[in-house]
Amino acid sequence: MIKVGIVGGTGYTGVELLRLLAQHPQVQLVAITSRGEAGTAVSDMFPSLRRRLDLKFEDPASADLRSCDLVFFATPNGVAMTQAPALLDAGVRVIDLAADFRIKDVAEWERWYGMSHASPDWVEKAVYGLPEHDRSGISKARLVANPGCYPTAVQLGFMPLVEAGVVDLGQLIADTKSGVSGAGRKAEIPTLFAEASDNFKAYAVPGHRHLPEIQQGLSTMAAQPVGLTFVPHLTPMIRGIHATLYARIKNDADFQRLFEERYRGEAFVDVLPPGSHPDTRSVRAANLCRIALHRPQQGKVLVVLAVIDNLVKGAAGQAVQNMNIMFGRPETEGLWQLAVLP
Ligand SMILES: NC(=O)C1=CN([C@@H]2O[C@H](COP(=O)(O)OP(=O)(O)OC[C@H]3O[C@@H](n4cnc5c(N)ncnc54)[C@H](OP(=O)(O)O)[C@@H]3O)[C@@H](O)[C@H]2O)C=CC1
Ligand SMILES: CC(=O)N[C@@H](CCC(=O)OP(=O)(O)O)C(=O)O
Repeated sequence: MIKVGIVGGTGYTGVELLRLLAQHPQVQLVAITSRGEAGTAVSDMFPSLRRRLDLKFEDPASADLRSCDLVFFATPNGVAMTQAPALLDAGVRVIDLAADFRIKDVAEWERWYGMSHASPDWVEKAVYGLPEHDRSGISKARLVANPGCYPTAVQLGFMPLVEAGVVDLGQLIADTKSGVSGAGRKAEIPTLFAEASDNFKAYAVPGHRHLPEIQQGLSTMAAQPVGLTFVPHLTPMIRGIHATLYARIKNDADFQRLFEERYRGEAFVDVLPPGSHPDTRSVRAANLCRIALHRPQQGKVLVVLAVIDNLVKGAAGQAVQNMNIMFGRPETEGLWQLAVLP
């Protein structure tokens, strides 16, 4: 059994980890932390876990995280970089769902995240956890930087094209929409029901902190710098990301076949038949990215549609997928849930 701890068990990604790990046949959950809810039974806060999880939240300062094989950090940016190194030094493996270890250029990370980095050495050693790109690196990693939600959808949607070099790498466009759970569980005015429901808006158009993360990933795949315009939107649904991606064709090819071959054998990427329009509902609660390709009017622009559940393939599900790879388990173990309909 893999002994697992979670720091930050009361947030949306934390409870999503609990939902998935409580169903995982090879996981023993040993510690779940919350500073605000220490002493509360997990199932009192989340009744969906009653009779499946018999633990109380503990304060992170006193929880026995060092006896774990693996600790997930489902905490705000800036927490894991101060708390994970002591665990790593004690031989515990770590998966951080936040952005602390995602960007290799520490000065750039500090610019986008507005804080100085507490642990640059571990940034260098961390492996970026997009399994479909670097399964082998993840299998050997002690510290995995779990990708952001938008970066997961955008990178999976563009990856076959940038790897093959068949599109103009200077002018990629990602037009993305997220449900409000992407903003986390904390109270904030833009995600109040009266603000976010029956409403739709773009945000962070001049620059969103996922831009450098996506550019780093796509540039690595392309082995050259990639130019990207990234525009996120907040849409009135709870879960889900819909990415509409545009790429100008440089070399003609059978693009449908390119995607099907690149993702053949991938359990968690589903390339749909030509002309499909994937909806976020088809991946809700599932660890899955569904992708469809279009070439409107047989013109020079390819349109890729990619959908994920931001809390699953965009966060907790991908983190469990990374855990399976790190511990030599079958990648789909505990992760084969179907989407929830309606
Ligand atoms: N929501 C999403 O769709 C996605 C989120 N992420 C990332 O995952 C991380 C968690 O997100 P989310 O679940 O939405 O966040 P929430 O804000 O909903 O939850 C944060 C959790 O962290 C705990 N926490 C906060 N500060 C500290 C601290 N200093 N030390 C220890 N624990 C702390 C909180 O509990 P308490 O304060 O009681 O200790 C809470 O359990 C974030 O970094 C987010 O950016 C990544 C991909 C997608
Ligand atoms: C809708 C919404 O607000 N989404 C969040 C991004 C999701 C997130 O939590 O960011 P990480 O994946 O980097 O952790 C935002 O735009 O800030």
